[in-house]
Amino acid sequence: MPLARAIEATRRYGANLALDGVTLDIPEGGVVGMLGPNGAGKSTLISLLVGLRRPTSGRVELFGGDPRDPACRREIGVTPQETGLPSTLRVHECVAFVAAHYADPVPTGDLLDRFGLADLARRQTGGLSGGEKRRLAVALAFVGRPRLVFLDEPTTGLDVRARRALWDTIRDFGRAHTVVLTSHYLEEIEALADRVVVLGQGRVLADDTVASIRGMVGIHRVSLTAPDLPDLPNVVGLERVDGRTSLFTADADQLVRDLVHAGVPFHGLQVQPTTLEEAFLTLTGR
Ligand SMILES: Nc1ncnc2c1ncn2[C@@H]1O[C@H](COP(=O)(O)OP(=O)(O)OP(=O)(O)O)[C@@H](O)[C@H]1O
Repeated sequence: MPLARAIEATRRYGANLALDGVTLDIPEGGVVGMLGPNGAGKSTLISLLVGLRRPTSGRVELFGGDPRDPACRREIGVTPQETGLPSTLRVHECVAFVAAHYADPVPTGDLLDRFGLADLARRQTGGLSGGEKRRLAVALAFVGRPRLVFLDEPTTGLDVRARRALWDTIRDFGRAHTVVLTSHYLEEIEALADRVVVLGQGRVLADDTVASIRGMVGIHRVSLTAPDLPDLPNVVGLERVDGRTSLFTADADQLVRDLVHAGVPFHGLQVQPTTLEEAFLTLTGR
């Protein structure tokens, strides 16, 4: 049985369709990265899986039950995108407060050590830097030894060093837990995840290994102005906007050679890497 699943899950906010028929299984073990641009539906999907919201249609399950049933949520840990920490509590008090809700929590000292927070144990959370607060917020998701952890953009706002340090810790915990994390950054997903689910406009655009997603996003946009184009090999997508044509290809060099070879009288040639979203929209033909 998967730890969590969504079956044709749709979520609307008024007229806005935030999730559009998402089907997804989260089996036990490993780190699943959910990648997608702003507004793709990542946080909405997490909010359904952790029982904060209901799907408008379709189903979600957590440990085989309804995520809105508190008994099903006992074994999850969650760090939302934004967290408010009580500003006058000290770091160790914050951890102890969360730990008090669990029968067998990770000892506070151990947790603070593993998240590099030991030196800050006696500091009030109101005096922590943004990065330190984020680290504490992520640490709190692991206090209760959850089987399944959801981290919504765990390293947003961290500098490069702090981000890498938190990656190490998450990777370390990922060996003993199942972790679902969202990110805008392919680099972050590559560093942490075994499997990548790409969301765009509320739909699952790809669900594959990191390596194969990496291959898919090596797509370039070759844009030009030309009267007519012959059939060209290696073109996976084509778009015409305001008299300019964009060709999507995995081998931009060869495409340019083919254009010259075919004698196409083009001008204003530009070659750009596509954004993740463009690459996936092209590959999925949407
Ligand atoms: N409470 C809400 N009321 C109305 N619309 C919402 C609400 N929450 C999310 N949305 C809309 O649903 C869509 C998906 O939002 P969601 O926050 O799930 O995306 P996301 O992938 O997590 O984005 P980000 O990376 O910016 O956090 C967006 O169009 C957003 O504006």
